Amino acid sequence: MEQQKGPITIDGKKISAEIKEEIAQEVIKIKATGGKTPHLAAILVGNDGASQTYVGAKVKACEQVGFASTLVRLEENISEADLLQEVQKINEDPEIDGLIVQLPLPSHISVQKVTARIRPEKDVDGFTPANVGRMALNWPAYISATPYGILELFKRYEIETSGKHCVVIGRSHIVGSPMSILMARNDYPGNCTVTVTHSRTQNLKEIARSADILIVAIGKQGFVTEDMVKPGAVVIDVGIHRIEDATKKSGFRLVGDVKYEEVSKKASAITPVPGGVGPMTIAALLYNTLQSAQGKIYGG
Ligand SMILES: NC(=O)C1=CN([C@@H]2O[C@H](COP(=O)(O)OP(=O)(O)OC[C@H]3O[C@@H](n4cnc5c(N)ncnc54)[C@H](OP(=O)(O)O)[C@@H]3O)[C@@H](O)[C@H]2O)C=CC1
Ligand SMILES: Nc1nc(=O)c2c([nH]1)NC[C@@H]1CN(c3ccc(C(=O)N[C@@H](CCC(=O)O)C(=O)O)cc3)C=[N+]21
Repeated sequence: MEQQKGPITIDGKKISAEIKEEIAQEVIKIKATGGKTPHLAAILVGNDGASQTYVGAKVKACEQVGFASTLVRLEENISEADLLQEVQKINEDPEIDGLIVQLPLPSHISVQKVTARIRPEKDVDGFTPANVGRMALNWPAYISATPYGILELFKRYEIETSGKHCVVIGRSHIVGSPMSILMARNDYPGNCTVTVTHSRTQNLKEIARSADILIVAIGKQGFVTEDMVKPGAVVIDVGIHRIEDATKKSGFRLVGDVKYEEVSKKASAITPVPGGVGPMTIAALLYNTLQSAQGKIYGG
């Protein structure tokens, strides 16, 4: 008799809880031996609802694992010079191991200038040129938290990547581009043949259909449909969108860039939204901060 088999749900929520538990155990050891308690600082500019939620989740996660945390909240209309000053202060504060500046920033501020100001040794988001370069060279580096979280999912679900065709949809600096570099590296998870696609790509559907591993970071709700996916593909959905839902207490629910209902029938493994990539981003950020406190990437 043929067995009914559904796809594997790649449970980012569960894996992130496991990683947080591992980090919490490590922090207990550090504290018992008089080591430095890891300390993450986050800068949040303005009052965007989603950004407040994410930063709040990061601060809460720090508490859960025993880290110290500092949240610097700044007015929407802060000048670029003043924001750079705030970054500089944290750069110079020996107590603080990791700094993230929540994106997006208001349009009068240059993300490039602000990113360039962050000390690479505290750049636990892995956004600075130094860390992107080191990552590309496969040197010790802080790897951008979302791609790093996805690599960890491949590892913990023992997903074979070597020799596979990996198609990345999206080429942003924070997700698509680093993801494509990582999947092509001579390492596990990696060793894929990678195709990077974007808004100018022709025949996207055909290219997506040839993917053994499809990583979607495009920022368009429900963009990837069943007819864009090869049977048995591994599908990673990075997108996250709030859509109105009167039946929810919050007034909204979360959906991804992939039409989960139909695509999950074809995939061999798939990440849900919520509960997939999002929680892994936070776990990866904590892990990077722990590494920083221990001087593991750049030395003590
Ligand atoms: N779960 C998590 O932890 C995180 C989730 N996200 C979510 O992931 C999504 C993507 O984020 P991010 O990478 O920052 O987004 P960006 O908007 O920076 O980048 C989107 C990319 O998708 C490409 N794109 C847009 N439209 C199309 C199209 N029709 N066909 C093919 N490619 C297209 C763009 O191409 P081009 O370069 O040509 O413009 C661009 O490269 C968002 O929903 C975001 O909220 C982001 C970060 C973390
Ligand atoms: N400097 C910077 N670093 C970032 O890492 C960064 C950023 N800016 N700007 C915005 C994006 C987005 N991002 C998410 C983090 C966690 C969830 C997450 O935990 N999501 C939960 C649900 C959370 C909820 O309920 O809203 C889930 O998918 O299950 C989602 C998205 C980090 N980003």
